[in-house]
Amino acid sequence: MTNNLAPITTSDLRAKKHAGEPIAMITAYDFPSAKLVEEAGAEMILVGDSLGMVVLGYDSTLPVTMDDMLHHTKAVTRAAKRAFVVADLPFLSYHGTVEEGVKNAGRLLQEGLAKAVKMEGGTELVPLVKRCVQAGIPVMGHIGLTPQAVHQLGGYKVQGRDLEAARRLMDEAEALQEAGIFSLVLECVPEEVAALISAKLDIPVIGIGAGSSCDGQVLVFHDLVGYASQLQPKFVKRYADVGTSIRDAVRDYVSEVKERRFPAPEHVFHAKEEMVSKLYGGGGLRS
Ligand SMILES: Nc1nc(=O)c2c([nH]1)NC[C@@H]1CN(c3ccc(C(=O)N[C@@H](CCC(=O)O)C(=O)O)cc3)CN21
Ligand SMILES: CC(C)C(=O)C(=O)O
Ligand SMILES: [Mg+2]
Repeated sequence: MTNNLAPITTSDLRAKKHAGEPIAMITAYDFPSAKLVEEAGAEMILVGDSLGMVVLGYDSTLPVTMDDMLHHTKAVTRAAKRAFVVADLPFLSYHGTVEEGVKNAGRLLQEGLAKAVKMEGGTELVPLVKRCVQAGIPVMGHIGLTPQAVHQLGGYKVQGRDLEAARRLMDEAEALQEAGIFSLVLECVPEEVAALISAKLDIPVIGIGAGSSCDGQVLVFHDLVGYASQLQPKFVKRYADVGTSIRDAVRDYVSEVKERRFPAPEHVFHAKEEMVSKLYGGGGLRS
C-alpha cells in the first residue's frame, strides 16, 4: 500500500501507469501556486521553462537561463513536500558537451532540489540521458512539439501528422526509454499516435495536446486557472477565470483608495492616549 503523505517516487508513477490510474501533472513557478497544486492532489509538478513566457513575459522559451530555472525551482520545492518536482533544462544548457549537460541537470537537483529534469529532443539526447541516469539523475523526455525548437518547427504546430513523422516519434520514444528516461512528455501530437506510443512504452507518457489515452496529462498552471496567459492553444481547458477575479479585486482597491474608503478603522493602528495628547497638544514630534 502506498502512503498518502510519503513523497511520490518514479516507481509510484510507473505503478500508476500499469494500474491504469491517470497521472495529473501541472506546472508551478512559485511557492504559493506549488502549495495549491500539491493540496489539490497533483502527483507531479513541472517547473517548466514556459515560465519565461508565462511569468517573465518573453515571447518564447529561448531566453530562459539556468539561473531563472534555479530561482523558480527553489521556490517550488520549498512548497512541494509530496509531489514529484521535475525542472526543465533551459535552451542551450544541454546542447554542448555531455559533461556540461550533466552538470546543469545536477544543479537543478543539488541547488534547486528538484527530483528530476526534463529535456526536449530525440535520439540525439541518448548519450546525455545515459550519463545523467548513471549519475542518479532521473530524466523525463519531451518529444513532439518541442517549444525550444519553435524557430526550426516554424511555429507551435501539431507534430507527427504524417506516417513518416509519426514513425519518427515512436522511434524517438523507444530510443529515449531504452536510454533510461523514467517518463516522457508528448506535446501536440494526434491522439491516435499518442495512444500507440503510450501503449508501446513501459514508462508513463504524459500528454499535453496529445489526447486522452496518455498515462497522464500536463497543463500550464496559468492556462488552466485563466491567469493572464496570452496563449490559448486548443488543448487548454480553463477551469477558472482568476484573471478576472484579480482585476476586479484590484479595481475595487484602487477606487476605495481614491475615495478614502480604504483603509477602514479595522486596518488602522493607534498611538497611546497620553502620546496622542503630547503629539497634538504642543510638544509634538519636534517638541
Ligand atoms: N501559457 C503557455 N501554455 C503552454 O502550453 C505553453 C507555453 N505557454 N509556452 C511554451 C509552450 C508553447 N506551447 C504551445 C503554444 C501554442 C500552441 C498552439 O497554438 N497550437 C495550435 C496548433 C496549430 C496546429 O498545428 O494545428 C493550436 O491551435 O492549439 C501549442 C503549444 C505549449 N507551451
Ligand atoms: C508545456 C510543458 C510540457 C513544458 O515543457 C513547460 O511548461 O515548459
Ligand atoms: Mg518546457
